[in-house]
Amino acid sequence: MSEVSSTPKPVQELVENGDELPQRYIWRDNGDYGAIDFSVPLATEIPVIDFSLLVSSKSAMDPELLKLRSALSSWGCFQAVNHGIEISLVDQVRKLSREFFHLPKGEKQKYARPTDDFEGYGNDTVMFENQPLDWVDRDMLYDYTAKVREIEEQLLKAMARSLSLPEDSFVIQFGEQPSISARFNYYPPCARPDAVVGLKPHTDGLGITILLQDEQVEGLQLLKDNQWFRIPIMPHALVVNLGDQLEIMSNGIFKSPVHRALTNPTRERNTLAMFCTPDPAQEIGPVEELINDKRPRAFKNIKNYAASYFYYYQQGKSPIDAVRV
Ligand SMILES: O=C(O)CCC(=O)C(=O)O
Ligand SMILES: [Fe+2]
Repeated sequence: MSEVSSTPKPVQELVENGDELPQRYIWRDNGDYGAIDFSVPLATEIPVIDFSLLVSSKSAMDPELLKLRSALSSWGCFQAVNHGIEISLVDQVRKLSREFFHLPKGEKQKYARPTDDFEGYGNDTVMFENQPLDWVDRDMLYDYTAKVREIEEQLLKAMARSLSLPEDSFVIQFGEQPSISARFNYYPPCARPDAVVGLKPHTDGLGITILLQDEQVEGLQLLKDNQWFRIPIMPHALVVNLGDQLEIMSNGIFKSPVHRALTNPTRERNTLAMFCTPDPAQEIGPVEELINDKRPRAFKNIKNYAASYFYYYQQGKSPIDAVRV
């Protein structure tokens, strides 16, 4: 694929104009992850973790830490309840997101995402001429982050405790300037949900993603042991999933799961993903204590993983394979 610098119309605009579905949105399965399928099993076994218990659990043998370790080593994902973000704030954030996407086009364009930037209103980030596109529009805001930052830090510490590591083993790898970005995903109703994916199968390239799902419309699916599962809606829970950089830091003990979002024929879907990302200037790599004869080093050390991540991701390749030893 050759590199480009054009930005396609927001998906929302295609829908509003009644445009015919451009070919680039038609999902072509290359055999890696299977076809679009709405009838995969519901992940009823996905762990639900009480975040307040996690914070007070100190020993790796405490039940909530055992649960966390098991969740992250198998699913790479869990649902967090009692996470400390008030329901009223959650509801407010959802309302704001919905309202933004229903502003007149001209208003939204004031926040348009420049071609070579990740911030602003627009669709999938395009780097390659023939890159398949996702049925999703994005907007970034900087709100609601203080709470998420607290959750992130507590979680990183709990993850270290669950592996009997010094508590700041992961925190220090986030460096001096870790970042959190908020991405509002808006999936318009799609007349061809069988042919189009909302978000193609991917792992997240960062540290931790904290996702607020739509409280009514399902769409998120996660791959575990080569089987897709639907992630159930728990209205006020947060879906926490790990990104590649934590799989690297944990020397492969924790998983960065492949996931995708499907569209809905009649209903829009709004989600808010908060991406917690290590400082790009900070070198990351497997924690020393996790490298041993039984578990040799699985990944090289790397700086600014996110940059190479997008390069591979937009070509549908697996970015983490590029840093395996
Ligand atoms: O919208 C969703 O359910 C998933 C979002 C996601 O995976 C992402 O933004 O990386
Ligand atoms: Fe994701």
